Amino acid sequence: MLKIDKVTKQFGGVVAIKDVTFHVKPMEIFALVGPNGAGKTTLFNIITGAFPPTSGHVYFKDEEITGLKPNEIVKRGIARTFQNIRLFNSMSVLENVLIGFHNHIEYNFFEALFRVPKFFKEEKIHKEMAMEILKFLGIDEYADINAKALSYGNQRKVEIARALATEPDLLLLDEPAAGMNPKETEELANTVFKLREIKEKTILFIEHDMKFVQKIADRVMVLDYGKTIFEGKPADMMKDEQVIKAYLGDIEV
Ligand SMILES: Nc1ncnc2c1ncn2[C@@H]1O[C@H](COP(=O)(O)OP(=O)(O)OP(=O)(O)O)[C@@H](O)[C@H]1O
Repeated sequence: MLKIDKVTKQFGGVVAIKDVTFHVKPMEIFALVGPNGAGKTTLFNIITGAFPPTSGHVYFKDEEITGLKPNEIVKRGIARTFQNIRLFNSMSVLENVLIGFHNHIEYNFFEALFRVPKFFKEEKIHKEMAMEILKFLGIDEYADINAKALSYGNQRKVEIARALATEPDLLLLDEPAAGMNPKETEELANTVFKLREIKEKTILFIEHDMKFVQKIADRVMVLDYGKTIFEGKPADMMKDEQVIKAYLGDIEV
């Protein structure tokens, strides 16, 4: 589904990612972990087209997507959420999700301007689709309230809902469990499983919560100073000498 081939990213003298290669299989739940500054976010930014790699290639569904613009990448079927929740606080939950459809809107500016029937038809379809997504995530009862009024866990779900609105095959979640209480983390794990089982999504996520990683990830890759130091099953990661030395020794597991 996703192939990262010898990707390197340099910012001036800083090598954020060095020669990283891995692949994510369809419907896999794959975790990216590592200490702060290891290069995880940089990798997400390369995959989603925020900036191109210095060298190397990114393939999605057997096509090269290296260096494509973010909207092109969304169209191909990759969507993301952010480490710091980026919702529009003055908008309702439903409106936040409707924004996700922006890439798929099929009327042109002229039609929108004069609000011809096609515009209304599309809006109606999108509203129905957005409500279906909110229902799937169990937050449809909040559709009309302000996004900022929601609990932290539910705001994260709205972010996921907005990403789902672009109809991605691959969902990138940047620290989805950060700041969540144990109940919210448990719910999030169930949501991720449901996304795979029912919606057939492939999930790549960055996370520091090792319990969460062990619970949901099929495979995990550990980065340290931009280099891969481990790739394999979460249980094996927990026993890996190099990972313990570079990362696990410093965090609560
Ligand atoms: N736009 C940028 N310009 C310059 N340096 C950058 C930029 N983005 C990242 N870096 C550097 O690249 C390295 C990797 O950073 P990155 O944010 O990818 O790490 P991370 O693993 O996501 O860390 P965290 O867990 O704290 O989010 C760091 O040294 C960082 O300072």
